[in-house]
Amino acid sequence: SCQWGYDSDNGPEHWHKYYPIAKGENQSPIEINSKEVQHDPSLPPWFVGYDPGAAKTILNNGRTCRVVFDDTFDRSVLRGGPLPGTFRLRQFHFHWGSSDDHGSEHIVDGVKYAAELHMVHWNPKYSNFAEALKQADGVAVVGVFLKVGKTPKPEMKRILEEIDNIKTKGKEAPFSNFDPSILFPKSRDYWTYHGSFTTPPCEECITWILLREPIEVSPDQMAKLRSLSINAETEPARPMVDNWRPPQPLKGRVVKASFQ
Ligand SMILES: C[C@@H](CNC(=O)c1ccc(S(N)(=O)=O)cc1)Cn1ccc2ccccc21
Ligand SMILES: [Zn+2]
Repeated sequence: SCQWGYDSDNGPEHWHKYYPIAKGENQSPIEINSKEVQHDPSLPPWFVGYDPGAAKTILNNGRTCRVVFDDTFDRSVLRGGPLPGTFRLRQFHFHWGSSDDHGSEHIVDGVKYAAELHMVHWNPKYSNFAEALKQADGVAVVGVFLKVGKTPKPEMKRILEEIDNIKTKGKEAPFSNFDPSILFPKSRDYWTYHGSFTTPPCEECITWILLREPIEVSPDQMAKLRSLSINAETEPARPMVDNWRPPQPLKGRVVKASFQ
């Protein structure tokens, strides 16, 4: 089967061979160009109601570090903004670079951030996530940029402390009592557009809500993320870095901004 990845022989330039939609009209990520963004004053604010008890496990799936939540009922939800109704939080994960000057998937006015956090939610009007990812309004992802500064983000500590227990592919550890909304920046300002998963199967099912204000992390915190490996314990060590897809063609899509 196709083991997609981020190497020269299985990376983003190859994905379309198994997932033709990767060359579709609504692919993510994209470059945000402030001059072409449309301010939409009618865009409402977005809200989350996350239950810390819904957090279950943290895992290394060989491509990212992912925290998984109980999404069997409306326990941790996202609503408002551009969304029709409430969406259930399923997981969050990160994308990052091999150095602090790049690593985010979305790029804002030419600025690449060191990393990007994705909080993945799905529309419970569909029976399950696998169904939802086949629908244009099936999934909503809140994206948060991580910028490197002097001060570490204390709210990242819990996640980064677990890294040592999930160093290699397939490792997972219990991760409970965590409300991911503590990772949000102060401002709720956002851009929104219709796009896709930034990894295979690249389905065009995502309403993206990208927060304008980055959160700050420290160089050591970034180094901790980069200490993850993509290999299994029994294989030669290969660092988990540069797990980001480059920007995809906008193809006439309009990016809306909730702010002036
Ligand atoms: C949806 C995949 C699992 N992937 C995701 O859930 C997912 C979520 C968010 C993003 S991002 N980076 O855009 O926020 C990317 C991927 C499972 N799955 C279901 C069918 C399927 C077919 C092939 C491969 C994997 C498959
Ligand atoms: Zn992602």
